[in-house]
Amino acid sequence: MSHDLSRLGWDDSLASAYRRFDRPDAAPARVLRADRGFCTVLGDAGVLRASLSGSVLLGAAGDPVNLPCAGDWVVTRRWPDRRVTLEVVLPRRTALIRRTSDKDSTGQLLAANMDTIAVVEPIHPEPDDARIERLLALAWESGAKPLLVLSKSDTAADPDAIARQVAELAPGVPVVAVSVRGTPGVERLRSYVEGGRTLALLGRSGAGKSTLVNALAGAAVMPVQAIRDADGKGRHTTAYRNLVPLAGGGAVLDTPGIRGVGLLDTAEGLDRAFADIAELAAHCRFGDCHHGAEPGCAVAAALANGSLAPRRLASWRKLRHEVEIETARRRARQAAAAGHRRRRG
Ligand SMILES: Nc1nc2c(ncn2[C@@H]2O[C@H](COP(=O)(O)OP(=O)(O)OP(=O)(O)O)[C@@H](O)[C@H]2O)c(=O)[nH]1
Ligand SMILES: [Zn+2]
Repeated sequence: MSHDLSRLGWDDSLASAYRRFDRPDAAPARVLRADRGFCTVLGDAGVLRASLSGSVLLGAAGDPVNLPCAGDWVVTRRWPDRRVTLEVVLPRRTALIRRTSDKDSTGQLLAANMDTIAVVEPIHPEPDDARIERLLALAWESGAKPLLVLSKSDTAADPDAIARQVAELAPGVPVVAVSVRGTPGVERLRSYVEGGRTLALLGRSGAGKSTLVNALAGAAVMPVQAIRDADGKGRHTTAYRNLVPLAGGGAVLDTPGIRGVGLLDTAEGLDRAFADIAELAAHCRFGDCHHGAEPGCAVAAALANGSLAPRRLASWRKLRHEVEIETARRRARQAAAAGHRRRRG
C-alpha cells in the first residue's frame, strides 16, 4: 500500500533536509512506534519495521534523546537482503522531553514533531490545577503550540463554565472541553489535525488519551482500559508512544500515561506557562525582585488587589525552584564531563 507522506506533514523543508541522505536504496519515513532496537515506520511503500543502524545507536550512546521516537522523520535504507535499517533521524522541529526519575539522566523524549500538544485533563472529579500548570510548562518548552483539553466533559454539568475557570491557569492557551459520549464531541479537536498536522496528547494515566485517539481515528486503534473504579482513576495501559495517521490526513500521537513529570531546564516554558506572572514581574521596580517585601513589586500589588491568586504564585515558585535545581545539576554534570576530558586529554 502506498502512502502519500504529505498527508502526514512531509513538506519542502523536510525534503531539503532529506536530500543530502538521498540515494537509490534510501527513503524517507515517519516513526509510528519506537521499540528497543527497532522502529515501526510509515514510508511511501507503507508500514515497515526498521532496525536501528550502528550510527544511530552510536549517536544515542551519549544521550538517549537522540534515539528515534514516535513522530520522528527518518531516513531508511533497504538492503539487498530486504532488511530495512533506520539510518538517520532528521532534525526535529519540536520535541517533548521530560526529566526521568534517574537524576543523572538528561531526559526522556516522549514525542517529536508535533504541531500542537494537548494537555489532557479529565474534567471529573476536578481538574488538577498544579498538574495542568506543570504539563503546560513542559508543553510550551517543546516548541509546539499548547492546547488544554478537558476530557470526559459529559461527566460535568457545565463543562464550558469549568473551561472558562481553568483558562486562568493557561494564559494564551485555547481550552476545549470534549467528550466521546455526546456533545461537545471530539470534532472540536479536528482542526488541530487538518492540513497534515500532528496533535500529541499528554496527560496522566486514565485521562482519556487513548479514547480520544480512537474517537479521532474513528476506529479502535489503541487499547483502552476498562472502567475500573468510580473515582475516575485508571490503570496504566499505554506502555508505548504511538503515532496514529488519520484517514483524513494528519496524525495523533499518544504518549504513555505519566504519573509524575519532572521539568527539565524549562525556564522558557515556565515563563510562557506563567506569562501572567512574567508580565507582572516585568513591572517590578527592581529587575531582580523576589516578589517578597520589596518596594514597587507589581506581583505583590496584584496579590493585594486580588488579580493574582496566591495559589498561582506558590505554584510558580515551586516549579521555578525545581527548574533551578535541575539547571544546577546540569551545570555540575557538564563541569564534571569537561574535567574528565581535560584529564584524559
Ligand atoms: N464518561 C466518559 N468517559 C470517558 C471519556 N473518555 C474516556 N473515558 C473513560 O476513561 C477511562 C480511561 O480512558 P483511556 O483512554 O484508557 O485513558 P488514557 O489517558 O489513555 O490512559 P493511559 O493509557 O493509562 O495513559 C476509560 O474507562 C474510558 O472509557 C469520555 O469522554 N466520557
Ligand atoms: Zn516583584
